[in-house]
Amino acid sequence: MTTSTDAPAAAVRLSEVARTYGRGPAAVQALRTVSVDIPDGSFTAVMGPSGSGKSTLLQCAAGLDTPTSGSVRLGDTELTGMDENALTRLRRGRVGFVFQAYNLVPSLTVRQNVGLPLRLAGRREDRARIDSLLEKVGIAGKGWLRPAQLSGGEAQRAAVARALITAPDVVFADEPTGALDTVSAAGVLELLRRCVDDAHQTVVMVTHDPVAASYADAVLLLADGMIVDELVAPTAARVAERLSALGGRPGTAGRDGGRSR
Ligand SMILES: Nc1ncnc2c1ncn2[C@@H]1O[C@H](COP(=O)(O)OP(=O)(O)OP(=O)(O)O)[C@@H](O)[C@H]1O
Repeated sequence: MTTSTDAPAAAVRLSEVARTYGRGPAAVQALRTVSVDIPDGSFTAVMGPSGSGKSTLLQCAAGLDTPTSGSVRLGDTELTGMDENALTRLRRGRVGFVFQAYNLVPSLTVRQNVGLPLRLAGRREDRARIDSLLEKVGIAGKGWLRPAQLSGGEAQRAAVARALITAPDVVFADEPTGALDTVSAAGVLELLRRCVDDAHQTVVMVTHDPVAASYADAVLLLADGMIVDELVAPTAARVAERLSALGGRPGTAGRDGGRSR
């Protein structure tokens, strides 16, 4: 992680991004001048107390929300000023999303869900790629089931496969393990880690869980709409300690189950 004045390859660059919701006395400054470079091929966790602006940061970085001021770049592409059609194309082609609630389409099979981003992007269904992704995320035998027939961990693995189908530059994950038990969560976090280590993709993940954050290369700590700290090569214990100093919910702070690095 570097400040945006340096110039290594950045998968995502936020420059003086601010996001205010509402107007007048009721206005909420969700982000106040956030500047950060997220390096290509890195795994970054975003943490901070509830309401500190984590999801807003993720949504602005992913082109799902438009900053009130400042600029967002994905690789060489400046998002600021793009119209909604161009943003939609960019999101469909170059960005993958994983959400806490999986967001799979209940009426479609797992295979159809995984292939959906290709169809939405007007691309040919690539059966071999769907098969290989189902294999990669460990649910090769579940492709013909509907989402309701999957466990939470399997559903999130399917959601990760769907996020990867277009081979996106960046995968954005908002609390991807928030609804999972410890073992399923570890499986999903290993998958995200492998996206970075094996496929050189970039992962940006919002989490409340210090153990989840310990899978990342670096943790950005937000408070009151600003980045107030960054931990490199984080352990769960260090993250929990730093988070509780900020007044955040320590999550699984008692156990240092993170990867020792
Ligand atoms: N669409 C919106 N309209 C008005 N206010 C919003 C909107 N979205 C977020 N906010 C406000 O912006 C602030 C930051 O919200 P955000 O969801 O980014 O925080 P967060 O750190 O992700 O919180 P949590 O951990 O509770 O999910 C909060 O005060 C929130 O109420």
